[in-house]
Amino acid sequence: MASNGNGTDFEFNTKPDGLPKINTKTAEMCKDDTAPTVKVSNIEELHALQRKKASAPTTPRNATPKSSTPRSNLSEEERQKQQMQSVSASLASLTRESGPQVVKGDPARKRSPPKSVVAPRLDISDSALKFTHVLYNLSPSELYEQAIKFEKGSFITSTGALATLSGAKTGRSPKDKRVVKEETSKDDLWWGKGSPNIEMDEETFLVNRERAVDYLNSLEKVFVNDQFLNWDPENRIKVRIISARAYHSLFMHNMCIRPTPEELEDFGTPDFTIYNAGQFPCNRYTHYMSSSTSIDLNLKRKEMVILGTQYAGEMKKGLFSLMHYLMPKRGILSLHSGCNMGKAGDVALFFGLSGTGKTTLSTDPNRQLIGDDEHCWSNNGVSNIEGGCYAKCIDLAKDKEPEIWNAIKFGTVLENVVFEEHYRDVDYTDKSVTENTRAAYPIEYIPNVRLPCVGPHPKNIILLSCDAFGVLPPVSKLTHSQTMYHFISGYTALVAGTVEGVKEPTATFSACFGAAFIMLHPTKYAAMLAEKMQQHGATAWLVNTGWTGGSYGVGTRMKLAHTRKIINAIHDGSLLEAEYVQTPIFNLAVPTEVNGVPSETLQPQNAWSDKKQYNDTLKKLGGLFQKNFEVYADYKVGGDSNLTEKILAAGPRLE
Ligand SMILES: Nc1ncnc2c1ncn2[C@@H]1O[C@H](COP(=O)(O)OP(=O)(O)O)[C@@H](O)[C@H]1O
Ligand SMILES: C=C(OP(=O)(O)O)C(=O)O
Ligand SMILES: [Ca+2]
Ligand SMILES: [Mn+2]
Repeated sequence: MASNGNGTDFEFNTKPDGLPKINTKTAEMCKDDTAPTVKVSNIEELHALQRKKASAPTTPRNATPKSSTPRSNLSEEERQKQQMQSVSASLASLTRESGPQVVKGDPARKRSPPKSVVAPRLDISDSALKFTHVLYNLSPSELYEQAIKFEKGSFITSTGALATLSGAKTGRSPKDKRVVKEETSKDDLWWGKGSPNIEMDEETFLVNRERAVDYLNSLEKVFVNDQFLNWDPENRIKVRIISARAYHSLFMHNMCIRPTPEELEDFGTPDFTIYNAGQFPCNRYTHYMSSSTSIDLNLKRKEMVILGTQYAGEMKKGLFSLMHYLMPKRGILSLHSGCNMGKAGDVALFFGLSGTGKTTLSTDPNRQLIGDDEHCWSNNGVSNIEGGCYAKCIDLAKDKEPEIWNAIKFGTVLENVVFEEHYRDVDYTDKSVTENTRAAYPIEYIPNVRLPCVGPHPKNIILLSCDAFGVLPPVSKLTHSQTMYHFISGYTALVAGTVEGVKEPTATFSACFGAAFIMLHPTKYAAMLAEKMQQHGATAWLVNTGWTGGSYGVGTRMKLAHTRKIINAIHDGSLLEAEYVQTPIFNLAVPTEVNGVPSETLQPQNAWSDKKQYNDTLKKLGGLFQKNFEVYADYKVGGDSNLTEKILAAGPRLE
């Protein structure tokens, strides 16, 4: 006899000619009611219960400044409809003059045909008969699932980051960037020699736009991110990014400012839209195209089209170009710099080209991080343009860069890294895919972040240069005109690295430490910087994060620990009090002592064993600076012609 503990017994009815038959005394079956049961009638309902009503992914609530516009009192249904109409309008073909039929949500979750949310179409084409599903502002978890299910090369690493591949392109393609020459902006923009703005006409832009839109509309689903740029509430820009890959959507989720659910409700029409059709090439028979990659910026239409490259940095830096146009028009200086703030409220900017240390050095356990790469300097102070950081990961070590190391966790996009197959431990030394391995994480993954990411006027301006010639001093204090000279020059020298046997460093001069992103003539930004520095009494420094004791191949890279000591001495004001000596050729003021840094390394010639070699290399670099600056000799910086003269005189002298 058995009891089910509920008093409902059953017994065996034994028949002489067969197996015993089980008889239950009541109609009730055995049931396990020790745990409560789910209130669903089928498995679909059970799965539906698992997911609570969606809310938008947000930056921590207290981080975003309150929006001044009142919330609309639309019904949820009406609001969703408007949202999808807006996306449909963004994706509209300009030749068929209508947007695609769009529907919100993952196609995998829909069983019956969705109802169209846009008005019936006038034209009949195959694309008009299908729906494009819009995955709107998905959360990192949802994007992980999309990536892992549908994108080859997506993996979860042992620390929870999403490892992904950017495809054939693992870096930016500056030669494939085009800017539309149109009447609203053409007179403001910098064209011609040295300029990053390679022109394109309006018609050709539309050809590429149509190509991108048709590609995106041909897909079953697209990702749409509606987000913000710039933490300064008065100069915030609304951006929409339409992309085909979950990787791209998560990257921008991390890199742009994440709206709160309330801000998203009131988002309305974006100020700028990116069409990222990176998996699809441009047509090389199209006028102005010189490869199958094209990144096209149209300031009049407020649009950017990406074809033929999946490198995500292209979107982030594309928006930075936009800000380099929009902000100066409002009297705000856009800066390719990192930025942090000390306990005393002292703000430092870190200018530098790629790989010189903006991200590494602005991430400092003793200071609040404002941002690692893109900022604005207005009359109110500084503000970060972005909501995330994009750190280089090659040779990343936990002991040297613990904050960045720890930021590589769930939610972080890890591009082009190599990991062990089973445990998924990342090998940061592995360059098999590229040397430009990257991690993109929301800025609040850095523990001592300053939210909102704004600060007062900068006290120190640090110009970073990775001098692979090894002749620039580890640190020097700049005069006002030297600052302008070095800012306009934008020097760095990296090693070729990837090419076997290449030992010779190549000098790169990139105006304003970001020539690839500026839209106006470099002297416009330089004049603004000069004015702001003078007005707020900032001090500028040139810091060499590159080689010491010889050029690449002979010398060694400056120890990160030493560079950090130098930076600390700048921040705490002690370096301002130091004794200085002047260097030959460049006439730089070099401190004789810095706490924690071996004094013999401060004077670069002392660190070189071959003095003649040092002098020759120094002269060689001086000559390269002079040659680069020739093009600026005819330009005026600001209204003060004295300043232009002084800047020209502040460069190296070869006597
Ligand atoms: N002395 C140094 N100062 C700064 N960075 C250094 C130094 N030595 C090595 N590095 C490495 O150089 C790289 C600097 O890159 P990063 O900070 O990402 O540059 P950026 O943000 O300017 O593109 C990092 O990988 C960092 O670990
Ligand atoms: C994303 C980039 O920025 P940085 O290397 O300065 O971090 C880039 O230049 O492609
Ligand atoms: Ca950069
Ligand atoms: Mn960086």
